[in-house]
Amino acid sequence: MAFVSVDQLSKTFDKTAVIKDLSFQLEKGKCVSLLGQNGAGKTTTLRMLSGLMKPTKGTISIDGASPSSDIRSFIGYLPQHPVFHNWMTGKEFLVYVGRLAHLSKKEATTRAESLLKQVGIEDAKNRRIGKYSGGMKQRLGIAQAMIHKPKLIMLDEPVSSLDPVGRREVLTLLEELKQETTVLFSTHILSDAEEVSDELLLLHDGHIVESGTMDDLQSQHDSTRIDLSFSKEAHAFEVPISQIDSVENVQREGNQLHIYAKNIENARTEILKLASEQDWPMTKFEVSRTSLEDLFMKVVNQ
Ligand SMILES: Nc1ncnc2c1ncn2[C@@H]1O[C@H](COP(=O)(O)OP(=O)(O)OP(=O)(O)O)[C@@H](O)[C@H]1O
Repeated sequence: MAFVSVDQLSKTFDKTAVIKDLSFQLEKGKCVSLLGQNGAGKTTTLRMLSGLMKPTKGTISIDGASPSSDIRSFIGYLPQHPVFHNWMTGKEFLVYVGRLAHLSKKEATTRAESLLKQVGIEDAKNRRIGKYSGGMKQRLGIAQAMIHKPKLIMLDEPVSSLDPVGRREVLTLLEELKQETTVLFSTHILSDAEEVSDELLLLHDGHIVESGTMDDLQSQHDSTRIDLSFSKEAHAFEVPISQIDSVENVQREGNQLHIYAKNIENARTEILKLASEQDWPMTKFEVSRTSLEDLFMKVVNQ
């Protein structure tokens, strides 16, 4: 059985279905991103997985247990907007959280010290949290979620609110965390997902529309296209190009043509031949690959 298994999960608020028959599985030790635009249902999904919200329908199993039983002892959760006691120091806060997680005072102190070091805020451990920057608070939040050495850590948009420096620091920290535990984090930024995660779940309109490793998704959706620009309107060149055998589809955009072909090499040769024979006023000839970004945009714009 998969480490995390979600089956036909649904959540309805005031008769509006926000999560619709969501199913996916996670393997132990992976770092997986839940990617979706604002309002896709990422927070709702993570809250149900962490046991903070009851599903309307469907089942969740994490290491064989359901969120209604006591999974708190082996999951860690960082909400999108964590709330801290600003008057406490970072170290006091972590010891306090450790005690809430049933660690002895000695264990909580040792663990707090080691996490402060690991997340890179050791120098600020005796400073009040109110004086921490956004990036430091986020790192403290991650330390808090890791206090009891969870088997699964879930992080809701851990880098969204950070500036580029803070974002880089937290992404690097996520890279390190995935050596110790299974990580599921949500984001609406594809490049963050691409950079850190082994696998991606693309959530749109309450269900998973694409999933897999970056390589799988890249190769499934990878296609090549030829972009041509002309010094005048491109419609005169559209017809001869569309008649080339290997060309599947031609899209015109003003002075440009985007050409999708079954065999890009043949299409390239034939187009260049026509261009030279008919002396086309071509200003650009470019072979480009479609990326995961294109896939993401295609899915979210549907
Ligand atoms: N408690 C609630 N009551 C009613 N509607 C809710 C509630 N919680 C979430 N929603 C709605 O569910 C939808 C999904 O919200 P959710 O916060 O899960 O999305 P998200 O993907 O995390 O978005 P964001 O990136 O903006 O945080 C939204 O339309 C939101 O308004």
